[in-house]
Amino acid sequence: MRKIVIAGNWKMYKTQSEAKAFFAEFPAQLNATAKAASVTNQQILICVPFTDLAISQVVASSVTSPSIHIGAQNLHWTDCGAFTGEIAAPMLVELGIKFAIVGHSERRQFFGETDETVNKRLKAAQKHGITPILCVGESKQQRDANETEAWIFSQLEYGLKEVDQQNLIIAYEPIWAIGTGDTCETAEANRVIRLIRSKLSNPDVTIQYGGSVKPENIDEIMAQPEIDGVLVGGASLDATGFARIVNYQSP
Ligand SMILES: O=C(CO)COP(=O)(O)O
Repeated sequence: MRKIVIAGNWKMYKTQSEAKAFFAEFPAQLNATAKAASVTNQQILICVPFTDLAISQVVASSVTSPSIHIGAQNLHWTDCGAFTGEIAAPMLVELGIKFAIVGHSERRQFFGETDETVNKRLKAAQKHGITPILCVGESKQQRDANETEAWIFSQLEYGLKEVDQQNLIIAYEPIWAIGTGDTCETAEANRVIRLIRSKLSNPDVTIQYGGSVKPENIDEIMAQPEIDGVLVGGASLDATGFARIVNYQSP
């Protein structure tokens, strides 16, 4: 059975004190409607900057109803070494972190991430029991040139080489919909996600949509049958708004 995963990606936002302030407010906001507690198949995850991981993990693990998981936004493929500025899986494991985003389009665009390095990072996460969230998605130019499917299939083919599909989440994030307020039509996101699923050997992989998800559009997004959750950037920074996203209303 496919799990629903509602995830936040804080990107490079929130100092430790700002993270603490968020977690002081978020559980009460979540419980204001108490929907999440009654949905047993749903996980809540927030991927925070490295400097917020320890404090967020401590605060989140004290919240049990519903549980809030904390994730990283990247990890290196070796267990340790001379890789200035990187973080290794054992460092995350020691903090109790069980999720990490891998291959976000901002990593691919600004930090030279390739399908090959993405593939290595996915395998390193899994080797240490961390569930990676593999991000795929096309640019505006690729969409306009009708290259969406070929591009995403190639990201999957190379990214997923020898990757265990039993411990994996995929996020479909069209690059042109990220941070633009320009959400992908929900039916179109549903169509692309169905195509992604057709390329997987495990039909139960959770596949999220990401790109300008907001409290105003979450209900429509989650009403789509192929969409198993969301990866939320900007709107996950606000405790009230993100709680509304987590407590989306099913049709
Ligand atoms: O990149 C994203 C999540 O990983 C999406 O960001 P926005 O929700 O800000 O568009």
